[in-house]
Amino acid sequence: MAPKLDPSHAIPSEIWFEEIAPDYPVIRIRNQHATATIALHGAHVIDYTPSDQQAIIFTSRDAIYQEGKAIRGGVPVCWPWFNAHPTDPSMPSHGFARNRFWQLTASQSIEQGTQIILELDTNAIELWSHSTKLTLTITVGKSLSIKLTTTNLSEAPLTIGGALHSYLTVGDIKKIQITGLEDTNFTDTITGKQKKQQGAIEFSGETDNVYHNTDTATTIHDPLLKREVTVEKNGSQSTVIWNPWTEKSSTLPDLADDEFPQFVCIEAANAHKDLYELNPGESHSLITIISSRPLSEC
Ligand SMILES: O=P(O)(O)OC[C@H]1O[C@@H](O)[C@H](O)[C@@H](O)[C@@H]1O
Repeated sequence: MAPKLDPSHAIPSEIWFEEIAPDYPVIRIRNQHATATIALHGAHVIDYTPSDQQAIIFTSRDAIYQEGKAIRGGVPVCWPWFNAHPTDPSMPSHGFARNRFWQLTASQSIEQGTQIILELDTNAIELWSHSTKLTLTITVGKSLSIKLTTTNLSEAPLTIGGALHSYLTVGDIKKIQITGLEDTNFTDTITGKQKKQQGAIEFSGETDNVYHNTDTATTIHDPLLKREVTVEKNGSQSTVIWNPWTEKSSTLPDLADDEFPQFVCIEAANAHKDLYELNPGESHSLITIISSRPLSEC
């Protein structure tokens, strides 16, 4: 059941609330820099569109807006693990934070744009025995900034992974290049092989790569949309690049078959062995900052 939104968190003509499906509220944001939509379910950014530009974030037209179901597209908050659970296959893919309603706890206008803070009550989650505080701070401005902070409130150390799994709109996956990961070692999840990236990333089939020890920004060069989209990050040791292509798309009921050319996922992640250990009382923040500029300015 969706938690009640506190009307005092609305700001006239800047932050307001709507339902995009029954009992499925979203937060709408509009300011001089951009518009955005954030679902309370999963604290999931489902749209971010800077003024005078096409949408940066891709969300499938077949996405399912239903409690307990992850939204296909947007920026899923994958926590506290990335992809399959390391030991228990019965656990949900990418953790449970994207499958629950979060609470909106604060909102404000700041110099950079509009900021909101959402919180997930992890104590109420039966799959999770640790005591943690989990907050997501979203800033909508010239760039989209998302910060996921975990605090270990228990007496024992806690190991966490996860990802801010952004789906980014592109003109045509076959025409883009991604730079920033040249000469980086990666795990090819499809074959299980360890590889090294030669040159820029280009796409000609299903791609599911986990790049390790990455602390650099990654940039999409998009000749059709005539722009570069840059994903900066912090507190993230892995970068995941994913596109399902044709066959895998046909197994995803919440992604239309013709949609795979329209997006690429660049994920600020902590995957495989790239995890964080938090001692009691310690916090960790995973941050992604997404921005774009027209090719004419590059
Ligand atoms: O279908 P899901 O659970 O949202 O996952 C989508 C993809 O997410 C990516 O992060 C993984 O690298 C892929 O292996 C996975 O298929």
